[in-house]
Amino acid sequence: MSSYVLILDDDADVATAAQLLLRRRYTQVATLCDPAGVPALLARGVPDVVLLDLNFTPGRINGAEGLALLDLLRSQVRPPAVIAMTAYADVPLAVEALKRGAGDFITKPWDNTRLIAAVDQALARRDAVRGGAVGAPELMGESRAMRELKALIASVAPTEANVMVLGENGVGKELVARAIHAASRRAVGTLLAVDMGALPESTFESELFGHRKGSFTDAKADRAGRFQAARGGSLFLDEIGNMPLAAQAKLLTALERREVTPIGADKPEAVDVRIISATNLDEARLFDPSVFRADLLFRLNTIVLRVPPLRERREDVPLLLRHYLTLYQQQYDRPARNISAAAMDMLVRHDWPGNVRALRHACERAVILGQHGEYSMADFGLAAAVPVSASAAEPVVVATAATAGGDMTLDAIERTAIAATLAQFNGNISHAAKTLGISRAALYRKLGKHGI
Ligand SMILES: Nc1ncnc2c1ncn2[C@@H]1O[C@H](COP(=O)(O)OP(=O)(O)OP(=O)(O)O)[C@@H](O)[C@H]1O
Repeated sequence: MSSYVLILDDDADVATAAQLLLRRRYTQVATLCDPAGVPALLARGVPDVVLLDLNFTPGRINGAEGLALLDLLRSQVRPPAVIAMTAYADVPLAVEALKRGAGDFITKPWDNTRLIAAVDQALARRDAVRGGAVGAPELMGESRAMRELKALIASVAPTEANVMVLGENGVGKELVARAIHAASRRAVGTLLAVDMGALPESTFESELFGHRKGSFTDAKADRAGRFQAARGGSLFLDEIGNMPLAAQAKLLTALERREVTPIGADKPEAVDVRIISATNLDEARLFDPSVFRADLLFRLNTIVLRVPPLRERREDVPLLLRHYLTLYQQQYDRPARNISAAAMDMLVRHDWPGNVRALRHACERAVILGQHGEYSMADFGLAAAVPVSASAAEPVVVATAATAGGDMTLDAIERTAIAATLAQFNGNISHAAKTLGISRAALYRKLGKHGI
């Protein structure tokens, strides 16, 4: 999947520094220093991620210019993910940006690892945020399981209870979290998502609780943590099952006391957030105290919502296929087509190891590659895929070594290695990413690219 990142900053040196850093990782990285050029740039194509300086005009720090640009970006038919940047560690301004639709914020001068992680996360979330229609993505499905899930969401959303969402990769856990927030009393506040699996242990505390200027070598300015930024709203702690035990202890203390102490601060700050967490760990692992602390679990799982895998609600497949085919037909300006009866039958019987995310990618592929009057099974690129549910998959090393000797392209070798690693871990993205030595976000991009 391509990744187009735009850096909007009036300081050309800052923009160039970010561009040099990011262009090694992303397909296209553009810079723009004059806000007047934004409409023309958007007319040529909307970026996937925009790094937006909030204090655009030199010497002006009220952020009004940056917020106006944010509104313009968010009003696009397929809006980009926006990461707000501020040089002033201005928490109210960052919070205002989050309320108006920015997905994240960073303070300047930034930490390179943190900047890359923020862009990676924005790209990984792009699908869920863009969803289908403009605005909030809809949790689709009319199967009994989905109707029950939606009824549960409607009844727990208005309460202040912490909710834990369980389910395999790609089932829609983040959409569930967004639906809970949207139907809660906190909907006017922000929903801030944090990928706990991707947070390096060394920066965990500063990311979540913030820090004071000078509290460690890289702390060049005060920084608000995620807890402070989500004040009055909800904090979505994704991939909670991948947190190291030491980090779990720190999170537990914050939740028990309902306050956090930024690194270097002498007193704690009260926090007012509702926690929605998610994990793809199966419940046996989650209840294993060597993996996850029981006391933290009990803080987080006041309410547990289970999102069933797609293979357990096959009746939703036609609806989801129609939805995503229509979406991509419009996006790529392709004619509307039906799915052949034979293909529909096979698609409904397919096990969808990557769940709705995989279905969505398969639809995008079919729209781009489909040549005939009707979509056929081949257009969805599933027949050739290595079934993730395959048991006793060969170790990755064998797969790559064996294929490297043949006449496969580098791309094909990469695809085989990824599919085999996923099979090895039963579709667990986090474990597969770790084994392959790439971030979860990078793995998602590669899954999209290879249509897995
Ligand atoms: N019920 C649904 N209706 C429409 N789209 C859906 C549904 N469930 C998931 N999707 C789409 O599938 C993709 C994956 O969804 P989401 O990110 O919410 O899954 P997840 O369970 O949080 O995944 P992961 O565990 O891998 O982070 C997104 O593009 C989302 O919009």
